[in-house]
Amino acid sequence: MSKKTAAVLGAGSWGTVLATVLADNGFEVIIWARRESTVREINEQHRNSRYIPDVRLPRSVRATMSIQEAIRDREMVLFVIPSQSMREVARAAAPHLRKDALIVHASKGFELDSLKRMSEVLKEELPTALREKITVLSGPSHAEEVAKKSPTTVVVSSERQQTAEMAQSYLINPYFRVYTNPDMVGVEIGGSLKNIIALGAGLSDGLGFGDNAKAALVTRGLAEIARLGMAMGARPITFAGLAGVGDLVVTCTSRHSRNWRAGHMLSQGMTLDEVLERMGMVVEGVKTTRAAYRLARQYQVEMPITNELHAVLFDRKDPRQAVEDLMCRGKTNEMEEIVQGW
Ligand SMILES: NC(=O)C1=CN([C@@H]2O[C@H](COP(=O)(O)OP(=O)(O)OC[C@H]3O[C@@H](n4cnc5c(N)ncnc54)[C@H](OP(=O)(O)O)[C@@H]3O)[C@@H](O)[C@H]2O)C=CC1
Ligand SMILES: O=C(CO)COP(=O)(O)O
Repeated sequence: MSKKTAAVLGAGSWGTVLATVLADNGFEVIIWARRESTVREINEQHRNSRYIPDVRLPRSVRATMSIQEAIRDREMVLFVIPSQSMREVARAAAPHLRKDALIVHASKGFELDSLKRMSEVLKEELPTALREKITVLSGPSHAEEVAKKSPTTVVVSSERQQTAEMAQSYLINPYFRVYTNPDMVGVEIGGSLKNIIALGAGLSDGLGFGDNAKAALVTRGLAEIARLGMAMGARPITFAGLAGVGDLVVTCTSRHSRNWRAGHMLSQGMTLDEVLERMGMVVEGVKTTRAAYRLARQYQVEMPITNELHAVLFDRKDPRQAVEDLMCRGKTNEMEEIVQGW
């Protein structure tokens, strides 16, 4: 029987590791990369040392610089591109996709200009016939740990149950457990907004605040994620799941998190530009903070942590002052959503 085929668009840490998951699941996988050096290294040395050092890739993972070659006739196409480049890549991919391809995106963020979710961007750019084949993959999953086959749980969501279940069956294996969830809006919003709170957690740790502060950030962060998410049409229970609290916990506590690390560097006095240059990988939380700040105004919901982080990142507010301002806000009820009628 011939092997199933997949293309992964994006040769960063997550795209490369998802390619290895699919290879372990019996797929023949091709990664589309825009750097010639990356393509050569993957094809000749079976490595991608810039983004995921110390990981040897299976031989069934190849790379190409031609998006057409990567996508042509592939049953499954994964978009694992930083969110600000998703539209450009989707537009380039669109003419080459098989009419029945399964589309999965694993990116966490909003398009800043339009404030759209990634599946909305894909819907606009891909052929109409593929709209119901668009799926999001999210959840607590640092690439470095998946590469070591450390037990990981994620969630896939799509507008059609059958599509989500197909993605689940292609991606699941004994170290990568994939759940389905019908709430695509919630899954995309949870995975995106947690990066804002992870930046805050890195700042908090870097400033020397303790576990109480971290727990406060995670819990009150989740409250504002859910508040905006519900205003945008998400189902609240999704935020108690892998794409909500699950991803929030992992990014706020893991040394692998680029968002946490960026927040930590900021706390040490580096400028945002210096931090982003030093990181050399996407820190989605920065643009997501801008997007969420605008969305909060658009949907008229309160997001105090996001507001303070916005001021720290873009107005150079002193992070200690930001924490003080958060702690000294007017008194509120913890559960504003249920307090009416008390
Ligand atoms: N890393 C992780 O553990 C996880 C990441 N994610 C999400 O996955 C997405 C991708 O992240 P990740 O792989 O970590 O990012 P990285 O920063 O590791 O890599 C980004 C990759 O995208 C490529 N790229 C950027 N812009 C373009 C473009 N316009 N056209 C083609 N290729 C482009 C880069 O190419 P080049 O090298 O040429 O710049 C690079 O290969 C993000 O949204 C992230 O939040 C989700 C879960 C886990
Ligand atoms: O989304 C992630 C893990 O689930 C990756 O987070 P970072 O981008 O902060 O590394």
